[in-house]
Amino acid sequence: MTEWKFQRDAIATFRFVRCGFDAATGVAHLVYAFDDGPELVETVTVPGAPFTLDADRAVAVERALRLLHLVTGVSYYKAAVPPRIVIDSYAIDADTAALLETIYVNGLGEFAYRNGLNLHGRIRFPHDAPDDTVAPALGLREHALVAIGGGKDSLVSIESLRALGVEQTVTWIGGSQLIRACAERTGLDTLNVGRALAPQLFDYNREGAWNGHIPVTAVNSAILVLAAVLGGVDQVVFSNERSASYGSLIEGTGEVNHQWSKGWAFESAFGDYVHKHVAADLHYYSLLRPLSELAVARQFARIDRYDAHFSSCNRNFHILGERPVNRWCGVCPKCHFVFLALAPFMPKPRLVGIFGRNLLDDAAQTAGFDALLEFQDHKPFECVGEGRESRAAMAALAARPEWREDVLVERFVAEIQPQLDAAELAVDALLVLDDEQRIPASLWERLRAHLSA
Ligand SMILES: CC(=O)N[C@H]1[C@@H](OP(=O)(O)OP(=O)(O)OC[C@H]2O[C@@H](n3ccc(=O)[nH]c3=O)[C@H](O)[C@@H]2O)O[C@H](CO)[C@@H](O)[C@@H]1O[C@H](C)C(=O)N[C@@H](C)C(=O)N[C@@H](CCC(=O)O)C(=O)O
Ligand SMILES: Nc1ncnc2c1ncn2[C@@H]1O[C@H](COP(=O)(O)OP(=O)(O)OP(=O)(O)O)[C@@H](O)[C@H]1O
Repeated sequence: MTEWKFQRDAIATFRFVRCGFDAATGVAHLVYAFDDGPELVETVTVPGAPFTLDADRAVAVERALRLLHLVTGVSYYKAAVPPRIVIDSYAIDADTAALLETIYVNGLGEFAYRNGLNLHGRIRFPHDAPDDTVAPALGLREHALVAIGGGKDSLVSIESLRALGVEQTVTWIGGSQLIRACAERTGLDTLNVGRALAPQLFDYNREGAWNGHIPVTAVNSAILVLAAVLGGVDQVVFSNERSASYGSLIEGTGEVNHQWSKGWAFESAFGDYVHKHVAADLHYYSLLRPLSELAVARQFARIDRYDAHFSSCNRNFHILGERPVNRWCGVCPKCHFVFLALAPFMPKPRLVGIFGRNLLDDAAQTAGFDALLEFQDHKPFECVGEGRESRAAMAALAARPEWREDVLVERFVAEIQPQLDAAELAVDALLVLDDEQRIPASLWERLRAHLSA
């Protein structure tokens, strides 16, 4: 028999082969394949085994597992983007297919744009199961699994929940030592979920697979939903801010959102699905949805406990490869944005101490900051705030004696600010809390008061 070779453009079918969860070990196996090629097996390991599950909980675990299998397939599907999708071992209903089509088409939006692909109308999940019955409540205990990513956002959520007296477990996926250090620094209970991608994906990348960004927050969300059902807790909390719902505006293409699965469209569709199909008393929400990036930065500046531990620079989080020496590379869009967003709210020596240098006094960073300001460029494909937030932060610094002589602030004042409408540069207007959110009602009024203090 001839050996199967990965030939991207010859592949006809992406297969969801099967998934399984071993309650004795806590390991989930998520199995995929292209055509009749080798099985691609991703594993997710939830600590706390052995798990004892009553009948209702076992059904919910199976539903959460299938959801995870279907969402996580996006990493492998993208390698060849074949015309046909097949689910070998179970059937899904129309609701599930619609959720997945939304996640794949939008979550792969940046991937498609960068590779010159059109995924609209191409991604069809076969659905022949009757409409699923409504999932029952499981009697989950009041407790939050809070996702921690090592950056400022999740730390703001964790400290807000602590201030409100909500019981929480700080939870992360993967082996990042930086995230572990932040999680331990909280002093709260922690949970580290293991995740290993199928190793063939890296071979396929070398052999010409399509490659690019995937909706990683959707994958992390599905992992935490499974962990919550296993742990018997009623909340999965992310820290995705309002600004994440807005993408980059590309001339001739329209909006492309790098962080689509951090946005409101994903959160509302996924959260509703979990309620209806996994457990009626499991709440998936983002605690920071009502806040802009600037409002999150203002909250973070009030806490100094994590200054020597956190980092928002994504270069820390590669599976393979080098990490920045002092946690902040200083040259990527996230470093630029976080520096700029924190600057109006933090004493300058503290901020420069965190980054190890003053990014706004470095002419070599001009193009990077211009992109954030949407000046002669579009917003970068990264997790950064809206252009209007960057412009407002820069205008605030232009009015501060300690910042206004820095080379990039001076340039803003001389070259960019005169072209802008002064009425649109007010920071305060961007700090107002929004009502579009799905935070449990029992928490929202107290949270609003806490964030407005
Ligand atoms: C750390 C990082 O930014 N990685 C992105 C980078 O990947 P790279 O090849 O440089 O390194 P690895 O992350 O080690 O990935 C190796 C390959 O594996 C693929 N892959 C990885 C994780 C996964 O869940 N599925 C996968 O298929 C990956 O595509 C590589 O081929 O560039 C890639 C291509 O653009 C990005 O896909 C990598 O992004 C990671 C998936 C990642 O975790 N990124 C987060 C830091 C991130 O971007 N978060 C977003 C959240 C928004 C969202 O949900 O979309 C953000 O902060 O804006
Ligand atoms: N490895 C991970 N495990 C669990 N959750 C994660 C992981 N990485 C990111 N997240 C979560 O995904 C969401 C988006 O991540 P993001 O990087 O924007 O947040 P952050 O790290 O908290 O803050 P920052 O924006 O400063 O980087 C957050 O809720 C974060 O907690």
